[in-house]
Amino acid sequence: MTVPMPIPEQTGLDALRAEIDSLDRQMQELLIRRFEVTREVANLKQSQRSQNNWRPSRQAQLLRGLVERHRGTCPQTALIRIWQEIMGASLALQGPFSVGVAIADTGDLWDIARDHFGNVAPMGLIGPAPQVVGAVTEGDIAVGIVPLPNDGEEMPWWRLIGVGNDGETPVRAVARLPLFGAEGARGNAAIDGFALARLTIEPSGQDRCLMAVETSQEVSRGGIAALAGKMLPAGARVLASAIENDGRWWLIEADQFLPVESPSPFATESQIRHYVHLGCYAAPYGA
Ligand SMILES: O=C(O)C(=O)C[C@]1(C(=O)O)C=C[C@@H](O)C=C1
Repeated sequence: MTVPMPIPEQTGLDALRAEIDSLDRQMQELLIRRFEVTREVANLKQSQRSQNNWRPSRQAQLLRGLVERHRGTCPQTALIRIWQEIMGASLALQGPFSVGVAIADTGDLWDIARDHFGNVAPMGLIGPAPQVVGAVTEGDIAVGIVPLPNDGEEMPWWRLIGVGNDGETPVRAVARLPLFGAEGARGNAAIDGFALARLTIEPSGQDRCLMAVETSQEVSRGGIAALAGKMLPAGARVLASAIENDGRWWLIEADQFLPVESPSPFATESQIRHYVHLGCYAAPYGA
């Protein structure tokens, strides 16, 4: 009986597959070890009575590091997805955690939320953005995802955050999504959003700050943009405005980190009647 000679292609394929099997086993062992370490992180946070399991700034730093060290042919989108899934799962395992997503007229926030928090995170559609703010305020959900606002909304979510009762940490914007582009989102329906939570805000190294200021109704968008440019020299944009009583509120995003306890950057400007710090978050990558 003659033994058929293995065809060379098959030999090559078997050898490569054996290498993939070995790499997969090593990667899985590392993943198991990583989850053991994040369990220890969770225990430590619990023993320190930390309210913050989710650390959006740490996650942004870690993702930036990945992208900056990256080489080879694995697409960056895939790399980011894998680590978002890992971090989302380790976060969801640290204690009660849930994400509530706003229903927006302008598009769909579900995919950017799922991309960011991964498949393990319990996630639900809540309702219009003000309802999401209410759910975060009440502690019904840990994080709320709301859309990039439009001008002239009747009850803008950004007028409902940044102020807390009795020294409690107020609901603030703590992340802007997507952090790394939304290649995985369905069609063009995905819109940008903000993640709202009651967290201690930490800088990530490249941050933005969201603030609301009130002026009289006579102040124009150009006027407020010029003032913001002067008082926030790292750069700033007016994202939306809303009329309220006899005044006009402006939503401004600045290209810098401002601690929540820092004085208003507009303190010397008499045109500004009120200032509210609405949160800081990692700047979207490459934006
Ligand atoms: O560094 C932490 O505080 C962790 O809980 C670990 C970890 C991670 O898996 O890397 C998980 C969740 C946090 O949002 C940030 C990072």
